[in-house]
Amino acid sequence: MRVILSGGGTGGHIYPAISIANKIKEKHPNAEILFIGTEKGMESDIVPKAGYSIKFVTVSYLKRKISLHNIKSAGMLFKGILEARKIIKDFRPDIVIGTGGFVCGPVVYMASKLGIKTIIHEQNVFPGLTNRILDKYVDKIALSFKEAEKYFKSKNKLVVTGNPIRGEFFNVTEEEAKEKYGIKSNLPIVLVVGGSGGALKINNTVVEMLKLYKPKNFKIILVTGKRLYKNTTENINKEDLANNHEILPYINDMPYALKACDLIVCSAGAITIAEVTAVGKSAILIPKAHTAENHQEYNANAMGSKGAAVVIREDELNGEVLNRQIGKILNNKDTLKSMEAASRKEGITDAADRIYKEIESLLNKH
Ligand SMILES: CC(=O)N[C@H]1[C@@H](OP(=O)(O)OP(=O)(O)OC[C@H]2O[C@@H](n3ccc(=O)[nH]c3=O)[C@H](O)[C@@H]2O)O[C@H](CO)[C@@H](O)[C@@H]1O
Repeated sequence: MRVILSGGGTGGHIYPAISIANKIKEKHPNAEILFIGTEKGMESDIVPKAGYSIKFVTVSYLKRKISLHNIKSAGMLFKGILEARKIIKDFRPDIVIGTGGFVCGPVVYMASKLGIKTIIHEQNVFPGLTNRILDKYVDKIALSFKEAEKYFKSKNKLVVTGNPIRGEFFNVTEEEAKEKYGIKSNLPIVLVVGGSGGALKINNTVVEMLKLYKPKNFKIILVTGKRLYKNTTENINKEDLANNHEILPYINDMPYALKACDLIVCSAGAITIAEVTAVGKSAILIPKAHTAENHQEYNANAMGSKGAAVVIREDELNGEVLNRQIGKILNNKDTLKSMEAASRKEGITDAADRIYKEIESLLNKH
């Protein structure tokens, strides 16, 4: 079995591609797998570390308005298409899988033109531009949220598979998680995380809340993101962190941290939501403002409308609002339980298997 995977730019597009590659390797240890990305994207670092080969093509992002930049980009896109064509022809894949980001545009498009089977995977409720363009060229479209169906035209190609996440999320128990985090008291734990890079607005709001209220009924673990750690900790002193509140730059063992908490306050990235629902935790979702086409708000609202999360927009967020919302959820066991149940109901725990099944059925189709 020969497979090309392409997706890039941010971790949100790359990690699902790696999970799919791992699943293929588990089922077919002899499978030949090649990634195609860009040299500038995070994939050039992450993919080799995950043990896979990667080749690069030229792409440039398109601005959403007509501009000189876009004329240049169109030229680079043409170059990228020719480069992708050469790599695909040399590698001769049985299937090409795209997981979003501009780079998978030329790769998946060219594969479909060469008559090779193609699948794209969309992580968000509101699909990215590249996947919306690829809609008509591909054989299958794997969705993470049912709510994404309405944004694709080729209804017969759609299948809801969920977002593949790390296996550890299913193997850790709450007891093991609390032990690892050294949590001995019965105080509820509120984990606060603004996605892989952290979120400035969330960090500043938690600092404001700790200073104003010095909460004693719950313990905060704030994960700032590496880039924002110094700035966040500079704004806070020891008294504000009384009651064992903690501030960390990054968490490498997210499955443990998530299992250990009673409530998560987080931005509305698709992978975070997949992880939160997979373990059935209640959430306060704060969609990051200024993400591409405001896609985090669509993710958050999908959870909010099902009672799995409370949604607070960044422009409505402050220390008082956050403190009140946390209290409202934690002080009412019924609210907490019903949010957890709604969250668990949305969780898809076998996403990689579901995607693999689609790959297999496409390959067996003549
Ligand atoms: C700013 C932005 O545009 N972000 C997008 C990016 O996600 P981005 O990578 O920002 O965020 P996600 O929330 O989707 O995923 C974050 C991942 O990082 C992990 N993590 C995070 C913090 C930490 O300390 N340790 C840790 O391991 C989480 O467990 C999770 O696996 O791609 C996603 C999928 O296309 C989109 O839905 C997001 O909107």
